[in-house]
Amino acid sequence: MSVADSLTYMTGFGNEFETEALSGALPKGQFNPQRVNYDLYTEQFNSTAFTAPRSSNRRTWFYRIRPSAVQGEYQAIDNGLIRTAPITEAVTPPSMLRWDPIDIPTQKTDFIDGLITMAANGNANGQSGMAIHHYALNANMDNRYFCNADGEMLFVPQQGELLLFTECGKLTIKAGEIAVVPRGMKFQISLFSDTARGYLCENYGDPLHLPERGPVGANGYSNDRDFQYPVAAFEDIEGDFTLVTKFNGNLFQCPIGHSPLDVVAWTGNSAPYKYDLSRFNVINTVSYDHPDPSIFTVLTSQTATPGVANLDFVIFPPRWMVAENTFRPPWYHRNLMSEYMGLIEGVYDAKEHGFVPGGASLHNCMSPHGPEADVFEKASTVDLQPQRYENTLAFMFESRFVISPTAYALHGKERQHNYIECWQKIQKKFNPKTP
Ligand SMILES: O=C(O)Cc1cc(O)ccc1O
Ligand SMILES: [Fe+2]
Repeated sequence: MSVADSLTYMTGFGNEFETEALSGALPKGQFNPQRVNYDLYTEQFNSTAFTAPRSSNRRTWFYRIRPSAVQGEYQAIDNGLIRTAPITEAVTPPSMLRWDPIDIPTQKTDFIDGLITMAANGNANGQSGMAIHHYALNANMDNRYFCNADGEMLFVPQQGELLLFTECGKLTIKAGEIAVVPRGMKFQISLFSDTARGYLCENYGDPLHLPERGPVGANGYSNDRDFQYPVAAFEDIEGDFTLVTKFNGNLFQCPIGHSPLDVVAWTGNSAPYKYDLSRFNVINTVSYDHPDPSIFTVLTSQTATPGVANLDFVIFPPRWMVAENTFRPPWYHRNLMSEYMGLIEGVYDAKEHGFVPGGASLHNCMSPHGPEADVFEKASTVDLQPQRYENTLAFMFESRFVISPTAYALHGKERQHNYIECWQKIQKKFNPKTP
């Protein structure tokens, strides 16, 4: 049995949890008593304004060995390839863009060193939009911890297995699972495999929540009970540690003489969580036509405009395809929303070549896209039978704000400069004489 299997979780999206690593550490019936058992310090942590409506309010009470204020002076450090919106270093083209996966590093690289920002939108300072990073690492975060004041972090692993030790406790993630760490929560990442690679969406806006179900009813899509939260776990260690903090678009670090993962008990609903994407209850047509991909939304961060997302996290999982008299892959389209896609495993139905696991594509606001030429030929002539799509798991970060690639994304070696050739073979077939 691996360490990953031995971890226990609490379940239920956004529940008000109570968890203690030492019996009696959690105050009963109040949040901040004069003295806390075990002489712990009380600290409130929130991801929404105090005054946010109850339905969206997120906050947690920590009972910890030392309050977070016990840390050294910050100094700016190099941002490496990490960027923050607004991206001003490059002009955003309307072009359709695609990338190969980033390399697994050969030099010692931990999670922070292994982050490359590919694109961002909105404005972190104004709490709107997001950034999309790719990560690849081969080393644990030894003696250092990370904290991101700019946004909530959605991890989409593509290979390898990670242990996220957070202030709220431990969770593991591997390909096919996702995890979300609240804005500003401190954590450390270690590897359960030799290397790991994946995607990371940094959400500057409203915290992610489960989308509405509308007429589908009380069940289906992502079900609340499948979201897993860590139980309290702490380390009581002293030493020469570093806390790296991303704040307002820049990286800083400060010395800290103890582990900041010293929360012995906590209660609240602002906490990291994980979700196994195979639990997604896929709902799709059983008659005809290809519905909009919003049916595959796992999590959403809304803007103040009803129904218009700051960020939708959408997946294209294994599923049955039964639509009759239908062109089954995505139709050709031009959308208001901007779409950044990645592939966790297998092949995506609209693009059988060039869109590979670990790679990515970007189709911005109104940029035309859809199936490559060969896929069109096949899908428009195939004898339609019920068919199970196996060995496939693509996803999309979709946003109302135009997604600006970074200079690295535009000029780095991963960019596929020939991407638009996948549509060039599409022939004119129009014949005014035969309907
Ligand atoms: O562009 C894409 O491949 C994503 C997508 C999938 C789909 O089924 C319908 C619309 C859409 O943007
Ligand atoms: Fe699309």
